[in-house]
Amino acid sequence: MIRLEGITKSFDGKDGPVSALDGIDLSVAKGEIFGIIGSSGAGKSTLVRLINLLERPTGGDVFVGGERVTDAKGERLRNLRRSIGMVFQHFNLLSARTVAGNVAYPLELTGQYGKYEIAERVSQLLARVGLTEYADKYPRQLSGGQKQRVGIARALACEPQVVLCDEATSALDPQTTGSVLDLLREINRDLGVTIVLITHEMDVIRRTCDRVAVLDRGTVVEQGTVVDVFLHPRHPATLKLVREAEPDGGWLETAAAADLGGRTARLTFTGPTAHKPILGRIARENLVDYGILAGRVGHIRETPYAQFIVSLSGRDVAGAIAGLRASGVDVELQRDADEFPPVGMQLSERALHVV
Ligand SMILES: Nc1ncnc2c1ncn2[C@@H]1O[C@H](COP(=O)(O)OP(=O)(O)OP(=O)(O)O)[C@@H](O)[C@H]1O
Repeated sequence: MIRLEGITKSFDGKDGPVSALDGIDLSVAKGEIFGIIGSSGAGKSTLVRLINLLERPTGGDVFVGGERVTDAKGERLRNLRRSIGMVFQHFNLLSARTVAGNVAYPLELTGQYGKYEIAERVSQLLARVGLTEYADKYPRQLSGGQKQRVGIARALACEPQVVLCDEATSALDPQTTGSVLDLLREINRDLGVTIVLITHEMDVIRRTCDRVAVLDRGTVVEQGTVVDVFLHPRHPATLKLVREAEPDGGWLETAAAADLGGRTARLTFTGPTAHKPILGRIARENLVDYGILAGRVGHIRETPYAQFIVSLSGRDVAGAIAGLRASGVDVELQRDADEFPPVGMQLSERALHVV
């Protein structure tokens, strides 16, 4: 649906050009929810604005729906922008227009619809975002979550194939964030709209997206399914974002890591294996014990997961590892006991030392 090839973008700064993006290659498939995550200044907004050509790349090409649009102008550019809705962090609603007037605005701009057609479409859109009763209110009379629902209805007005969300939930409290993310998922499921969502919060990605790209200083440092990137973060920028998403409900760590003397392994249970009583059976069959050094359990969208870093010791450690793998557990082994990082190092950094 969207393909970025070799994208570079630099801006004129007062001390010469400032590079915002450097060699980006990305593809977003039709109908998926694709997340782009990175810390402040990583280049997320610039990247998302290149997709609807609010910014033009310095180098490389942008493809939408299989068509190269890098140099699109005039009517072609207007059509492209109509096929791509956008949702903004600070809603960008017109304060002098009612809720209905805001949603009608992009339809009016096309000059292609009559008054009654617009009224009909607006009422369908407001029903979809749950704001039918608010049609005649003004933005100042709405909560943040309601304003963002208006923003989403407006983004859908021209029946786009793609919706770009630029930090759409960053100005909202956690509960409202949840309901706006649910709405985006519903729209994706019901209308088949492709969604590209940029955020600095891993939790937004975990709850919403199918795939994710991690942006760091203008380059994509990691990309893949959310399950893989979230459970097996490899780049330091990703590790940092994952840890930020789990302030206390995530990794539970113990200090005795180096003293247990066993084989250190990271065990990941996802999907159907997440709740199965596998560990005890394997321990009994192979006469092994587990010292749990760290752990986290939760969901990535609907997929349950559990992940532990354990020290394995006892009679048949190799047999236990084979048994875990045969039961569908992903087992990553620390390469060499001497490589185990000092106690006190973050366990997610330790995770880099496993193979
Ligand atoms: N119009 C511009 N002129 C000059 N530099 C710019 C411009 N827009 C972005 N930049 C620079 O490009 C880099 C990437 O900025 P961008 O806004 O894309 O990052 P971001 O990841 O969206 O950050 P944030 O989350 O803080 O919005 C930054 O160094 C920024 O200062």
